[in-house]
This record gives sequence, C-alpha cells and structure tokens, in this order.
Amino acid sequence: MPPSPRECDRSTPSSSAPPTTTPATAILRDLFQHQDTAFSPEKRDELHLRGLLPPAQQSMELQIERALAQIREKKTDLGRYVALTALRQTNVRLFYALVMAHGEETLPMIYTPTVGEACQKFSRIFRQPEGLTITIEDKGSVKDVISNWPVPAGAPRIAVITDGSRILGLGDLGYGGLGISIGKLSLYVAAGGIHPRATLPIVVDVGTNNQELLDDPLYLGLRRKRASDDEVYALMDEVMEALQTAYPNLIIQFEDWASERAFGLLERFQNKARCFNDDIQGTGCVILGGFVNAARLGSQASGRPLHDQRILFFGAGSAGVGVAKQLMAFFTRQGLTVEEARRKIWLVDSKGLITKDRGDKLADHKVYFAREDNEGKQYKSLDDVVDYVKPTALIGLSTVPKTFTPEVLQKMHKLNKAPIIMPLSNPSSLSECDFHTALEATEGSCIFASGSPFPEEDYNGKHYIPGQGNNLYVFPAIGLAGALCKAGNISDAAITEAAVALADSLNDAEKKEGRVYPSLKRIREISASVATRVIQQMNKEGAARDGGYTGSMEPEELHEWVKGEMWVPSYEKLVA
Ligand SMILES: NC(=O)C1=CN([C@@H]2O[C@H](COP(=O)(O)OP(=O)(O)OC[C@H]3O[C@@H](n4cnc5c(N)ncnc54)[C@H](O)[C@@H]3O)[C@@H](O)[C@H]2O)C=CC1
Ligand SMILES: CC(=O)C(=O)O
Ligand SMILES: [Mg+2]
Repeated sequence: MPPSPRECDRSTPSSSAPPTTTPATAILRDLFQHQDTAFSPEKRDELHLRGLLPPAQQSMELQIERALAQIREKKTDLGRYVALTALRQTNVRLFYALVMAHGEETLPMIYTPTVGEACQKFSRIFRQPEGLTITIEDKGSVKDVISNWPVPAGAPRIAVITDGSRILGLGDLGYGGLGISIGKLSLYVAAGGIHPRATLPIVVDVGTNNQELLDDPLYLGLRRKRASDDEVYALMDEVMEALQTAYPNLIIQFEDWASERAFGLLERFQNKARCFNDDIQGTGCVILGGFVNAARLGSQASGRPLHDQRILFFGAGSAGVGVAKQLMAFFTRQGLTVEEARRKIWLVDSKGLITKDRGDKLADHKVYFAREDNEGKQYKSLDDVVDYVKPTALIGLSTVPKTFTPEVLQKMHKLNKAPIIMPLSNPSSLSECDFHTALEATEGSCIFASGSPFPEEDYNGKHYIPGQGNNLYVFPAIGLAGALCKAGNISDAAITEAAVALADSLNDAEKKEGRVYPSLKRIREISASVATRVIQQMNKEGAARDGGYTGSMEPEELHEWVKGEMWVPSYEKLVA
C-alpha cells in the first residue's frame, strides 16, 4: 500500500503537545488548549495552572451540562448564538462536543435559522475577529493577506468563501456574510469531522449595496457600493490563484454569492480549481437525495411509476436552477433521455412560468428550462401555474414566505395521493410554508421537507416528522472526501454520487417513519458513508491525487479509514 497521505501531508494539523514553556495564561487563552475544569491535578502542576482554576476537576460531560444550561438561560436565539460563539472562541473542544451531543437543539442556533439573524447583526454582535478578510482594496496583494493567516500546526483543508451578496434569502449583508462562512465551517467540523484548525472562513468584501449597513456607524465592512463584475472577477482570479498556491490541497466552497456571480464563478473555476458551489451543487445534491426517497414514497402511495413526476420549482435562482439541473439525474438514471428529463421540470420566477416566449430577456441560467410547449399562453400566479402544470412535486426556492398558501397546497392534495412539498427557502421566516400548514392543507398526505427545521407535529392521531432538505447533509461530506483524497477537482458525477449515497443512507427505522432524510443525530455516520462513496467516485475519475492510497482500499476498509480520519473532540491530548 502507498504511504498514507497523512505521512506526507503537512496540511494535517499536528497533535503534538505544546512546548512545556507555554505560559499558563497562554494555555488558558488558547481555544485549542483550553480544557476548563478538566485539567487533572497532575496536569495543573505540570503546566503551572495550580491556583488558576477552580478546585473541582470535571469531565467534559459535566462541562457540556453546564454549558447547555447557560445557553438555555439566554432569552433569544441570537443570545444563544452569541453565547455559543463565545464558547467556540474559548474552548473549541467543548463547543464541538456540545454541538455533537445536542445537535438537534444547537444546530438551529449556530446554523439556519439563527445564523441569518447573526449575519444581519454581525457588526453589532461582533466581539473578536474570526476568519480571513480580503477586500477589493487588497487587489494586487492578496497573497500577502493570505500569508498572514496563522497556521500554527497545519494548513487549512477547507475554505468557505462568500462576498455576502445573498445570505440565505436575506439579500446583501455585506461584511456580515462572514457569519455564513463561519457557520458552514462549524458544520464541517461537527458533521464532517474536519479538524477545526483546518477550516478557513473567508469573506471577500467588495462593498455592499445595502444602504442600511452603509449608514450604520457600527458597520465593520468597507463603506462603499459593490464593485463591478469585472473588478470582482479580477479580484477572484487573484484570490483563487493565491489560495491554491498557498494551500495546494485546499477545497474551496463558494457560499451565498448572488446568483449571476455564483454561476459565473462556478463556470470560471470548476475545471481549474478544487472548488464547488454549495448553493448550486450542494443544494442540488441534497434535494436529489431526498427526492429519490420522496418519489419512492409517492410512487408507493399512487401506484404510479417512479419517474412519473412533474416537478414545479417556485424560484429560479442559483438554488432553483441548481436543484433542477441535479434532479435531471433522477430521471436519466431511470432511463429517460436528457430531453425527456428536461421536460419533466417547470420553473417559476418573479414574473411567472418561465417560457421562451414570455417577452422578457431571460437570465442565462434560466434559458435551459424555459418551456416551449405553453402554446403562447403565459401563467403568472402560482395557482394558475399549478392548475396548468399539475405537478406531483412543488419545490420552493424563492425567498418569498407563505407563498405555498393553503389553497395551493389543497390543489396539490387534490392532484396527488402523496404530494411532495419542499419549501426550501431559508431562514424559517422565509419558508414558502410551514409544516403545520402543509399537513393541514393536505390532510396529512404530503411528503415534506423544508430548508430550515420545523418541529414534529401530531395530526389526526398520527405523528409526523418533517424532513430538513438542507445542504448540510452533503457539503461536509463532499469537502471531507475532497480533502481526504486530495481531489484535483470536484466533478458533477462526484456530486451526483453524494446524492445517491445520501438517498441510500436511510435505515429501516427511518424508512418506516416515512422519512426522506436520515435523522440528524446520525449526521457523522452519514457524512462518513457519503464521503466514502465520493472518494470512490473521485478515484474512478482519476481525480484523487493521494498517490493511489484511497484507490487501493476495499470499500469497507475505506469507510473505516474515513471514519478514523474524522476529528473527535476530546481532552485526551493536550492540544486539540
Ligand atoms: N435548503 C437549502 O439547502 C438551500 C436553500 N436555499 C434558499 O433558497 C432561496 C433562494 O436562493 P437563491 O436561488 O440563491 O436566490 P435568488 O435570489 O437567486 O433566487 C430567488 C428566485 O426566486 C424568484 N422569486 C422571487 N420572488 C418571487 C415571487 N414573488 N414569485 C416567484 N418567484 C419569485 C426570483 O425570480 C429568483 O428566480 C434562499 O432563501 C436560500 O436560503 C439556498 C441554498 C440551499
Ligand atoms: C442552506 C443554504 O446554503 C442557503 O440557504 O443558502
Ligand atoms: Mg447557501
């Protein structure tokens, strides 16, 4: 077997102990060394910590209990976000141990929906700098900025990069977008097992067109309007080049760029950088995975063939079109031609059903799905479009809340024994409908998944569990796979493989419960299985660049190896 990539990979954070000369105060201020009350009496002596800590020695489990109680005491979700951030910046192991042990409670606080509000108020809740800031004014010296990133033991393996121009469905939040890079990377650690030190959150500040932010004296970003397309692309050429030179194995995830630039950047870099776009490809992937299971349930209820689907997208931005493109694979894998698959998909934007003869100039990314079979008629309202298309599935990626009205949902119920309803816009306040409304309007018949979490519901004496159709199920695994096998690029086929692996990951109990996505309690297990399949695909394509290491393993061996590579928060070692 060739040498383990670890043996020749200086990008893997070292686990060696700190020099014994590290001053006690520095240990207590170092988020990677802090153990709080867990230091044993011997360690306290050895590290000169005696007297600097309370007398009690406590386990991580007890510390989790205390931290959770403190979080629960906060009155608002934003308060809980701030408290959790403070914990992450103080004791990184305790933070991740808490998130992993209580994911269902804490994920909505560090991710959607709360991360949206945190990005909106980023400059107001700011306490200490995190992540890397590259501004349009750094043009020409991006390399120097990147060289300032402190990497005390190992280089970053995953970067999440945003320009803050479209944060969730909340629009242009300028510099506050950094919160989404930080939030996504927290999930890389909690769900994907990437070492926290190997994560690199980046905001590219090219200005903001959000006047409220520009007028806010506390705003932390550049006080200027957004730079032009040409300026941004020129800056991004330099950023991508500099990042890849500094860190040759870095995987770069584009996040929450306004649609035109999201597509533009993906086209520009997909084949020459180790990158992917989470909103286009990650979302496409997670919805394909869930849709496969939803269609199975729908087909069981209706007795109709699996591919007998008519999918209506409400919203045709980077997420809508990204998912539509990925869902083509649902049909082609069942033997339909690409053209037949395309015809199963209808897209609606703010002007109504997207047709070739609608009379407006369609953005490039919408053209492929523009219908030609509308016989000159145009359909504007969602009600009218539903009447015309007679969809089996309704997928919302519009950022417009409550647009799946009870009337629209009732129509879906009339048309289908088990309609697929996916209001995927984030955060929860922008969801096209909530779970309760969907259940009532469809008399409990819908197969449901939303972008942000909704509580479980009891309806007519039956218990229902909503799915969360969110890219969090796949991006950590895709990035993990790329990092572990040192992928040279991330292909569409690798993304599709992640989707199929996610669909396959439901266990029998979850199938029985009618779920389309596995329980988030199993997210690490899911990430390991998905990452294993993606690595296999990358090897098949020749994209893995680890000298044949992962390619030489049998699937089960590879799976075990992936699991073993995932970072686990523990105090066993002195340094995380
Ligand atoms: N669940 C998940 O994992 C993900 C969810 N999203 C969510 O998807 C949403 C959309 O994201 P993007 O596509 O990047 O945004 P976008 O702004 O590019 O696209 C929004 C689309 O909705 C359409 N739209 C706006 N108002 C409308 C109306 N009144 N009626 C019909 N269509 C309307 C727009 O024309 C546009 O096509 C966001 O809320 C985002 O948070 C995005 C990525 C992942
Ligand atoms: C989940 C996500 O990536 C978004 O809403 O943009
Ligand atoms: Mg996003």
